[in-house]
Amino acid sequence: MTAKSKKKRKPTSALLSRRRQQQSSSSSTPTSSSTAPLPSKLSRTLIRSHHTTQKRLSQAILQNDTTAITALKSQLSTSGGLEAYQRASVSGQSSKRGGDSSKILVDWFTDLGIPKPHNGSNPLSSHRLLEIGCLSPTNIVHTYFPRSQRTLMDLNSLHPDDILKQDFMTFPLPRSVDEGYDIISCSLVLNYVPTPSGRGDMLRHITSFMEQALERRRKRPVSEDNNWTNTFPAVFLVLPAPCVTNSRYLTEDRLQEIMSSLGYEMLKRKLSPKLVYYLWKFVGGGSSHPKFKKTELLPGGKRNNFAIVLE
Ligand SMILES: C[S@@+](CC[C@H](N)C(=O)[O-])C[C@H]1O[C@@H](n2cnc3c(N)ncnc32)[C@H](O)[C@@H]1O
Repeated sequence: MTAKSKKKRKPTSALLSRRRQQQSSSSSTPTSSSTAPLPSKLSRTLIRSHHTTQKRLSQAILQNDTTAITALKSQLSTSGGLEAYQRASVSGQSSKRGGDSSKILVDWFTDLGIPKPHNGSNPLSSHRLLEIGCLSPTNIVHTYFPRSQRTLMDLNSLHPDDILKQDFMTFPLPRSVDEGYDIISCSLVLNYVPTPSGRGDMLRHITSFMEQALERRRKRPVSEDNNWTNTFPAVFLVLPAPCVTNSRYLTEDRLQEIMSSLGYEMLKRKLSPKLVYYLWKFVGGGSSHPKFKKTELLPGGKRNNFAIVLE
């Protein structure tokens, strides 16, 4: 390859090429853990371009524009598709870049008085975790939930032995309350959903699991000593900060209104320069079918269009 053509390479093809090099230099099947983290600028470019193409694709599907659908699908596939996007996201979670987002959830567990698992004693051993959009089976929060007590899922599983390949939107409610979940982690997934109404549908689907979880809590004996048992059921939600700080259609107040209408109370919140983290406790008693349209809340040319619509 000439120096000239090297210069013209797109970041996405650079990622594919890295992976090919790794595959050919290793006799065993590579896993995400054996993939060296990508430079952060390259990861960000890949993630952004994947989101934009996904959004355009969902618009083309809505408009039944077959030419655009073919072109966008081919664009996604040449840039490595979902798997390349996931590997870029894994790079963003490396310990050098602050680790996985569940570190914040674990800090909040400690703030709420939940003891850390230690020497075989585990305060949350009878609680169950559902993680939507999971890239790694070794996230920090997994230490609190034994393997039998957690369900990790993703549209594409990078670790098929530990992470279910499953679209959460078609994942049914467990048949019995005993198999339900006390906490759902939805970190950087809602913003992956390409349409505002799709995001509203995801929040509603999560809420149906939380209603079942409320039943689970009612069945659990109340311990006077452990105030923290009241933390559950809960949803850990993480979004890119600009989704609520710089959107024309979503502010933190609007998100709060949407969540309260579904039956949640905000227990914890943290805003970092890049991300916003929340722990929403589900208390139930929300409106029977709340509706939120895409309404302009903050006009302005330099804002983004992130929105959540409940139809
Ligand atoms: C940016 S990654 C986030 C990964 C990780 N949770 C984090 O906080 O970094 C988004 C992941 O969500 C997954 N995802 C998006 N929609 C999903 C759905 N409906 N069901 C399961 N996984 C989904 C994608 O496949 C992708 O791997």
